[in-house]
Amino acid sequence: MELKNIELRPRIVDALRYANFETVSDVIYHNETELSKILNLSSKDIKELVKCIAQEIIKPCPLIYPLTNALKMLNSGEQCMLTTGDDIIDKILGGGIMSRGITEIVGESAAGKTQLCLQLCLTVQLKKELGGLEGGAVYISTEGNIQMLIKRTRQMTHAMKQRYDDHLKDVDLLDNIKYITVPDLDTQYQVLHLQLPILLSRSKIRLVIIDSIAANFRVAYNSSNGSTLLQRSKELCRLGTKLKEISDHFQLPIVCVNQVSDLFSKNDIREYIGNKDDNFWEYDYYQKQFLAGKGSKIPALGLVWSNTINSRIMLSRADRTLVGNEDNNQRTITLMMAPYAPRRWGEFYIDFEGIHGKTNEQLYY
Ligand SMILES: Nc1ncnc2c1ncn2[C@@H]1O[C@H](COP(=O)(O)OP(=O)(O)OP(=O)(O)O)[C@@H](O)[C@H]1O
Repeated sequence: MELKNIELRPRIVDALRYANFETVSDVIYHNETELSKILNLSSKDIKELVKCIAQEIIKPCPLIYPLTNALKMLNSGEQCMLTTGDDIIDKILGGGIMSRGITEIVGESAAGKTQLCLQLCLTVQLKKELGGLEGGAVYISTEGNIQMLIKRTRQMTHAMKQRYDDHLKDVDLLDNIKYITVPDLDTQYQVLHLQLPILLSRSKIRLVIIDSIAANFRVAYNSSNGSTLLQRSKELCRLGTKLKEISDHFQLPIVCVNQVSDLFSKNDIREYIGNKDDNFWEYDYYQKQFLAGKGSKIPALGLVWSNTINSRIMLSRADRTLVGNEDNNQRTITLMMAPYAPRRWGEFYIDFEGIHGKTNEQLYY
């Protein structure tokens, strides 16, 4: 970056010109004492020069949005977490889900991902003192099963109304959830870039759900239609950046549902995780699960997408093919990674009212 693009006092500009300093790099490779000598300026002027350059360089960039958010939120005393509506699950997740950034909910079919998302669409409408964010939700679905989603949300609404009777008396919980279907990647792009920002700026939406993030990608980018992994990675990065921009601009959490792929060998772990030394905890987790014969699944979309999200919650179901497990409604929820809490897990079940924690949180070793 050229120094002439930074607004500085005339005497500092003159000193820089005199010393033939043209770019930011000319300045930042020297310490303050050296700069004071070379530029023949007072230490106050040097401090001002350094501060102006730092402000230009450290402009919020999409990839560090969560960081800038954390600072902003800390300073403004904003609500940091959105409750799931269940105390035990909240405890496992370190308070609920982050009220900014991208949270991924990943798991096998029928693990309860949609149930958890629908529950969040209801809890987001609660007052802040009850763990909500006092707004509605947008549910972007790739599957076009809107009627089923509405039916299930209506079921859960009864329990919510009973539990928070006084607070939700005048709130039409169903009316505050907007459902959008995105059957293909083009429609998804249109919705995220055009329709959603307009909707968010016109209504009091405090939560965006995308169920699922992988579905359209898996169809549009597969080896049979000639698309490359590189194209897919670029598109995933673009999507992640867009979602972070939306989250930061409208100050809301984005929850993405993701599917899992099967792990057939230890090599698949290496392919997914990359270098073991760089991602030791991830590698260790999947290897232990794989060796124990229980977790032969990894999140879809690979490492590029994993690096885009801010936290990951994994849901899984007890294996029903095992004797004794046939009617088992037993499921586990694991906070796989988050910037605010260690990895931990607990059991949960689903009933008419929604999802409920069964056991207190346990740390994963
Ligand atoms: N009213 C209910 N009472 C009890 N359990 C229910 C109820 N509604 C749904 N479930 C449970 O939730 C499961 C479906 O969960 P959900 O739709 O969230 O799965 P999912 O992880 O989103 O799966 P997929 O990826 O296939 O969409 C059902 O198999 C059922 O066990």
